[in-house]
Amino acid sequence: MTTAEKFVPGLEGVIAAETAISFLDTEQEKIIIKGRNLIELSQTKDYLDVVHLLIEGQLPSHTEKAILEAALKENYDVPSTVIEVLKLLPKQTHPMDGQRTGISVLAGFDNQIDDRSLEANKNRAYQLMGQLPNITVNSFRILNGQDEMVPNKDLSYSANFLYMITGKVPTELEAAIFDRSLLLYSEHEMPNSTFTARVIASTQSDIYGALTGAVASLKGNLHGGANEAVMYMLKEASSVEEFEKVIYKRLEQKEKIMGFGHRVYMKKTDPRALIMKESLKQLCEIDGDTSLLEMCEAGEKILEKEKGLYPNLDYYAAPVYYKLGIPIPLYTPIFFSARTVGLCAHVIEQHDHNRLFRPRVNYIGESY
Ligand SMILES: CC(=O)SCCNC(=O)CCNC(=O)[C@H](O)C(C)(C)COP(=O)(O)OP(=O)(O)OC[C@H]1O[C@@H](n2cnc3c(N)ncnc32)[C@H](O)[C@@H]1OP(=O)(O)O
Ligand SMILES: O=C([O-])CC(=O)C(=O)O
Repeated sequence: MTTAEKFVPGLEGVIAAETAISFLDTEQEKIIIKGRNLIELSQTKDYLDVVHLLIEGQLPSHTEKAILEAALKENYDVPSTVIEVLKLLPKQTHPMDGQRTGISVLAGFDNQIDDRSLEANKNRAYQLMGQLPNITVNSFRILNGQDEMVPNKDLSYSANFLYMITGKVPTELEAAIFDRSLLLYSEHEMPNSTFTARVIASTQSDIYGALTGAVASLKGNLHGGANEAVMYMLKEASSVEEFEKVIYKRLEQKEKIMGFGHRVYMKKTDPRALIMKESLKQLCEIDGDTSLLEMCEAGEKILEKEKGLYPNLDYYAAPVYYKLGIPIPLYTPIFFSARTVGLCAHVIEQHDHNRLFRPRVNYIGESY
């Protein structure tokens, strides 16, 4: 086989790593995380259970979960330099770029940065998970000229994150719905951002660098940025009829409809989207306003009919976040914050079983 025959644009279907972390079993419609189905976990477990599963390899006992939560809370604070640096950024900076900058600054505070042992990496993973909600929310607030928000350690991890975002203590249902979104976003095999993180880690670079690169990857509209793009699209309409027009116009202009399609699920619904849709229904029942749900369902029908495409998680995460009162520029940073655990698991695995990523090219330049 020649090099030219082997080239697959976008590396579609190419096996890039061996991993014991996760696998999208599309035949059985399962998202496998350390041998368990994420969709089933979303019905009975919460985000911290999955965090423990991803980093420690098993679901936590009651005591282990309490220890984990305490460890994350101990790490809620960030060095004041992070806040000072965020204050220096131009106000037009996207919160994703603020988040990327904040993570990057953290590297300088790690006294053992060259220690890539399992123990050191796990500690960093818990440190980063503790700090990410703070960096995420305060990037946004500082860039909007608002005061810094202080974490509330009396609340659960997810409830505190939502509290920091909205400034009000969430109800039990709001906190549970937000927690479920974090769980669904926590890990997803080998998306572009995870590949990016593993490529960086494979040079024996550190976890901060790997995550910084992953934020940049996740920001793009074809990946995590889609959840914000979905909400801006929904906001262009105020009725089902108007939303249908918005979608048809985009299709006529050969534009992609954000929140639809997926490299791995291709012509099937992302199973996570179905769970988020249930959450949207719950929120609609509470406020009695089903307009966003109806618009989303109308969009689903058009995309199925016209393109044979189905929604991904971002399509339903967007209206759920909107109903939870979350500012739109925070949607993608929240996705990244939730994904930090999955990324850390991959960086740890890469460091533990490393071989440098260094592929070849199919040269199509001038003859020589
Ligand atoms: C949680 C997540 O990160 S999930 C991904 C979130 N991203 C989005 O929702 C962005 C919108 N979706 C897309 O751009 C794509 O479906 C991706 C990037 C997710 C997957 O892309 P790929 O596997 O590379 O498929 P590709 O972009 O080549 O699309 C294949 C065909 O389907 C069409 N298509 C794919 N997605 C869409 C879409 N959302 N809207 C309209 N057409 C689409 C393409 O135009 C292309 O058509 P063609 O063969 O006639 O040219
Ligand atoms: O798997 C992908 O390519 C993108 C995605 O859905 C995710 O990262 O959650």
